[in-house]
Amino acid sequence: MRPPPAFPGMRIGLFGGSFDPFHEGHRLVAMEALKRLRLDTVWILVTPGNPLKDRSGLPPLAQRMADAHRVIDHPRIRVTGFEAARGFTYSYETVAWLRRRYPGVDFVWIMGGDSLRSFHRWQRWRDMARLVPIAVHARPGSVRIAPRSRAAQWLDDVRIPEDEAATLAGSTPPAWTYLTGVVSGQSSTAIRARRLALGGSSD
Ligand SMILES: Nc1ncnc2c1ncn2[C@@H]1O[C@H](COP(=O)(O)OP(=O)(O)OP(=O)(O)O)[C@@H](O)[C@H]1O
Ligand SMILES: O=C(O)c1ccc[n+]([C@@H]2O[C@H](COP(=O)([O-])O)[C@@H](O)[C@H]2O)c1
Repeated sequence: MRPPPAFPGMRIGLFGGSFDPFHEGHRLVAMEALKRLRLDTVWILVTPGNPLKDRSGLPPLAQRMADAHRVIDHPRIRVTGFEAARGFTYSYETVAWLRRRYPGVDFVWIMGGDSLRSFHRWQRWRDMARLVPIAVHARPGSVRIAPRSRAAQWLDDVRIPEDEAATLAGSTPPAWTYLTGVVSGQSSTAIRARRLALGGSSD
């Protein structure tokens, strides 16, 4: 599996996740990023497995990709699982490889506020932030805490105001912005719990 096509000058959002399953909150984040960061496209990177989470019980990649397609069927959103095919475990590897493979493309990494809170535990997180601008979408439960997290403090000097979010793609990293406004309380954990309670399978 190859990444979707990309050409110099394109502005591409990279939205990585376990997506077990993909939900309306993910859809909101991707659509808002497309609009507010003025991106040409958003790639939904369905991960083979978050290195900080227990992966046992994670449904197959193909199933999670199909779920994502069902929820977000949009001409400018691409669902891809190329990290698994390339054997990437860490997002730093993904971004470093994409930067090498697609010079001239303006990539932006997209994450929810809860991910920013644990970003300082990601492999080579500072190097990753030096490679790609980051857009963080506020998430209920961490709206206030996320911008005070360890990584956010390290990035404090390079925060771009939300009303200038359209300048993020193409900015020299490290650079980030925090998108507030419309938020979603949806979570995959809650969906899995509901399915279990209804007697269905959790995968
Ligand atoms: N409701 C939401 N609002 C903003 N960001 C979100 C939301 N749900 C998930 N995200 C972000 O989407 C990315 C992928 O999240 P993930 O697939 O882990 O979903 P999740 O709902 O957080 O799942 P789980 O409950 O299993 O942890 C992460 O960057 C996460 O922060
Ligand atoms: O690179 C890392 O160390 C790292 C640690 C935790 C999470 N990530 C990535 O963060 C994204 C969100 O993961 P998740 O499980 O919260 O949906 C996904 O692309 C993961 O591969 C990456």
